[in-house]
Amino acid sequence: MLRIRDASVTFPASDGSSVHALDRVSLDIAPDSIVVAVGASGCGKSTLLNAVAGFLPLTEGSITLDGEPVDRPGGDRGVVFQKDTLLPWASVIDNVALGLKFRGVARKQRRQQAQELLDLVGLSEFGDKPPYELSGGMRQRVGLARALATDPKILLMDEPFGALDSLTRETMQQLLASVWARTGKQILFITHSIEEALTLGTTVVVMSPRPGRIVARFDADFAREFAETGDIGPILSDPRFIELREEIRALIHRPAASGKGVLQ
Ligand SMILES: Nc1ncnc2c1ncn2[C@@H]1O[C@H](COP(=O)(O)OP(=O)(O)OP(=O)(O)O)[C@@H](O)[C@H]1O
Repeated sequence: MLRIRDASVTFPASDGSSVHALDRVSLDIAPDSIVVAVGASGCGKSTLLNAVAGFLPLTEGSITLDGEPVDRPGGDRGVVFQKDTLLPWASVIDNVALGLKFRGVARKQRRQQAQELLDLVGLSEFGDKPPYELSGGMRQRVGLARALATDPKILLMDEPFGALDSLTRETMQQLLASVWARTGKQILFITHSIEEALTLGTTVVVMSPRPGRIVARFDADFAREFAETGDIGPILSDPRFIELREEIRALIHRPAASGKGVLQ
């Protein structure tokens, strides 16, 4: 279980003032759940994810993973960014196996584990290719496989499909849902897209900027159906989906509006 309690992050701004990027954010992410944070640009989504990743310290509050304080990066958290961070000179399989290499896993074993992950993300035949021969969607699959390689407790995904065309994005959403259903990983996922949030999230938290806060949270139950069917069409036209989508849209455009799920 990941527990975020009253997490605040303040950055010094160049004009001498300060930016409250995160303001007293509290959030739990239980095993087997996907929590999606959605909100307009600048509402603190990446700051939240970077704090959980251990890339930046909280100004106040605490983050724990299974009771252990999170204050630095660690193999118990796998991170996937919008822009892939693959090593261009290493083969796909060596990129996936990188974290295992750092852990001292023997070459044969780490290649075997990396191959299993490439199978999981549908890239069985691409292990020996260099990353630059892969499409953007394929590189994000490699990134997902690499994030899973150390068997992290939680996956942290910052707009991982944001740069992909809409068809590739849908395929990647299907892949993530099926990986989640098969591995039961807990996931923190950041997006601008309300539809993506509702399709993938078991919980959707809506954030508002200045200061970055959670203004509402919703339980959603479309992710399991999506993982089982891989078909987004019926979900997008489900009246409950449409109702939630419009409610979240209204909150993002008018964060102070009241409505179901609103916290403050
Ligand atoms: N290193 C920094 N120094 C100063 N201000 C920062 C820094 N990083 C982020 N901020 C500010 O903190 C606020 C939250 O930024 P953050 O990147 O977390 O938002 P976001 O919701 O992820 O935005 P986007 O969706 O555009 O990526 C913004 O006002 C941003 O300008």
